[in-house]
Amino acid sequence: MSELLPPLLLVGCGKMGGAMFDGWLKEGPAPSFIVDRHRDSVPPPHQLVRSLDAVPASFRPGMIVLATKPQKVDAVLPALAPFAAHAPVLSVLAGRTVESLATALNACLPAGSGAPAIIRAMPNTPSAIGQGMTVCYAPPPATSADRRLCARLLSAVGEVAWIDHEDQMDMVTAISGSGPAYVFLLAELLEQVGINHGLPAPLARQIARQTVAGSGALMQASGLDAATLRQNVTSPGGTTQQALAVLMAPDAWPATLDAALAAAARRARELSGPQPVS
Ligand SMILES: NC(=O)c1ccc[n+]([C@@H]2O[C@H](COP(=O)([O-])OP(=O)(O)OC[C@H]3O[C@@H](n4cnc5c(N)ncnc54)[C@H](OP(=O)(O)O)[C@@H]3O)[C@@H](O)[C@H]2O)c1
Ligand code: PRO
Repeated sequence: MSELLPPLLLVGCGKMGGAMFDGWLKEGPAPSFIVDRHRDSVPPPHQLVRSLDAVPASFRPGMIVLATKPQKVDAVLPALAPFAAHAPVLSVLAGRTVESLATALNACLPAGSGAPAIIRAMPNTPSAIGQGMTVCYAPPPATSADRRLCARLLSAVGEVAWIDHEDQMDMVTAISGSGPAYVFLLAELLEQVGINHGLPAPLARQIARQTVAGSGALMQASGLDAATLRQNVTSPGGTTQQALAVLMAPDAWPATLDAALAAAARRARELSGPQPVS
């Protein structure tokens, strides 16, 4: 039997926190507190509260998971600090650096407290079905035990990779954090182009969705390179070759994706420190 996931204090259970929590539920974490203003319910033995103030001071989480929007996190740090004195913090906030978060959290801890252990992670929403991709960065004072715990938690919802250089996190965020949105956009566009060219809407939707879903499943099941799988579709002199000549022109998808990912990474850098409350 697999080891039980530790009790969690999950702060922010929206799209990303909720996706991870839904994934963790399949493994049954120890009784946990979920802090969120909007989530309707959590299954017992977990408890949903609307504010950190409602979490009993005696609660000892094995891991604190911070999943508010970057613009909302500074407001929760004072109430979070007493728990962070006893447990590592796993932050999934885009952009916010470990040092900036540690400085803000430290300022809320009683004088003489040790530096909080903060692990920065960038997950993605397929975590909800155990198909996530999370990249982690865990500088000291996070310990190897903290890293093991983090790996255990995140591998319960998908694949996990580690980086040693925090500055790589912004491009990671642009690729795997935001990436599901690009793939869903592809499905949206395939459907819309089909409709624009006269296909019945239900058929356009079905073929677009299943093409994206089936291609992802094939890539995972086959283990082949994406380029090989692409070539397997591209008959010499056939239809795909014509489409790819348009898409792969240097000023088409290569340049567009480069610009899009650079814009996302730039925004991550802008979010690296405390944010004005919006
Ligand atoms: N969405 C993704 O695909 C994704 C992927 C990777 C990383 N992330 C990161 O994950 C974090 C969350 O993103 P998200 O898309 O999940 O945002 P979200 O849907 O807005 O979820 C955050 C939740 O936390 C709640 N919250 C914030 N402060 C609270 C407080 N003091 N007390 C109670 N509840 C509070 C929010 O309520 P209010 O709206 O009322 O504040 C909201 O329900 C962000 O930092 C983002 O960078 C997101
Ligand atoms: N969603 C968050 C954002 O859009 C972070 C990566 C995916 O900022």
